[in-house]
Amino acid sequence: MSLITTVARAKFIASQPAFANLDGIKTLPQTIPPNYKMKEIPGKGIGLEATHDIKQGQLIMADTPSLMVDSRIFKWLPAKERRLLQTAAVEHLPEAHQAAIMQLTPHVDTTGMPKDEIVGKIALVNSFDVIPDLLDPVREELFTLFPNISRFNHDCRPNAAYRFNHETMTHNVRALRDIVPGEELTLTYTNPSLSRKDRQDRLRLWGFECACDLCMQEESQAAESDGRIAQINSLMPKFTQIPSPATPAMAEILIDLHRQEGLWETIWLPYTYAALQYSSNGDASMAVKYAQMAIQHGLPIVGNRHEYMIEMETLVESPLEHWSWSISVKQPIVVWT
Ligand SMILES: C[S@@+](CC[C@H](N)C(=O)[O-])C[C@H]1O[C@@H](n2cnc3c(N)ncnc32)[C@H](O)[C@@H]1O
Repeated sequence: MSLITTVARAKFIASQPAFANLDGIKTLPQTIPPNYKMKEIPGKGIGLEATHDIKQGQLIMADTPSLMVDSRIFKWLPAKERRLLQTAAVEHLPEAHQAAIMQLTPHVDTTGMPKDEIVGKIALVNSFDVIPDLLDPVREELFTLFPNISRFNHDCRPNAAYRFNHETMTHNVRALRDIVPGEELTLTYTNPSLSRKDRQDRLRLWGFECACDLCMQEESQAAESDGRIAQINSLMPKFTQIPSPATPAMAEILIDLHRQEGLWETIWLPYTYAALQYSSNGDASMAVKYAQMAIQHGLPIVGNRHEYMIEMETLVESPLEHWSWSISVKQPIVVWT
C-alpha cells in the first residue's frame, strides 16, 4: 500500500501488527473463497452479486488498502499538489495493482484529462473515510482506497456493512442478514435513517441518482417508509432521556419498525434498548434474549470493545447482577447515563 502522511504518523502506522508482525499477516482472512462475482448491474455500473448462500455476520471480503491518505492534506495542500502526490503514490504500487486502481470508476468521462485529475476523481468516487485507531495520536480520518471493496454499490437498505480493523489493516465486509445467490451485495454510502429526499440529496453530492429499490418505489410507498423513519427518529431519543419514559412495548415497536424498514445495520441498538427495558422491568429471560440478539447483530458492526457490547455480554452472563436489573420496579428508570 502507499501511505501519504507525516513521518510521525507513518511511524505509528508502520508499528501496527499488520506491518510489525509479519507472521500475523499469514493468518489474515483475505484468502476466504469468494462468495460473490463481479458483474454489470443495470443503472449502477459494475457491482457484486452473491454466488452462494451467505449467513448474517459472515465475512464476505477482507481488503487491504491500496492508497491511504491522511485527510489533513485536504487542508494543507492545494488541490493540484495533492493530486500529484496521490498520483506518485499510485505509481509506487506494483504494476498490476496500479492497473487495478486505474480501472476503478472515475464516474465521469476522462477523455483528454491529465492523469493526476483522473487519479483524483477515482480516489474521490471510491475512497472510504477510515476512523483512526484508538491509539493513533492523530484523530483525523484516513481517506482510503481499496481495490475490491470499491466495487460495492450503494443501497439505502444494504445487506452488508464494513468495519476497518487497524491491527490487520483490513477493511472487512460482513453480511447484515442472510443473503441468497443472485442478490446484489451492497453497502450504504449515507445514513439510511434519513428521509428519501434527504438520502437522495446527499447521494447527489457523490454525483449519482440512487437507483436502489427503495428509491425506485412509488411515491405512496416512499411516504410510508419515510413515516416509519420519522417514527424511529422520534422514539430513539426516549431511550436515552433521563428519566426515560421508555417501556418494553416501545422497544418492541422500535424493533418492529427496524425490521419493516430492513435497517439491519442499526438493529442492534433497539435490541440493546429492549434488553435493558426488560431487565429494568425484572424480566430476565426477555432481557437475555434481546441482549443475545444485540450481540449477534452488533458485534460485526461495532466490535467487542464497544461499551454497549460489553454491557450486553455482562447482562447475558449475570442478568440478576446487572445494574439495570429491576430498577424500574424499585425506582424511576434511568437508562444509559
Ligand atoms: C464506489 S463506486 C461503486 C462501483 C461502481 N459501480 C463501478 O462500476 O466500479 C460508486 C459509483 O457506482 C455507482 N453507483 C453505486 N451505487 C449506485 C446506486 N444505488 N444507484 C446508481 N448508481 C450507483 C455510481 O456511479 C457511483 O458513483
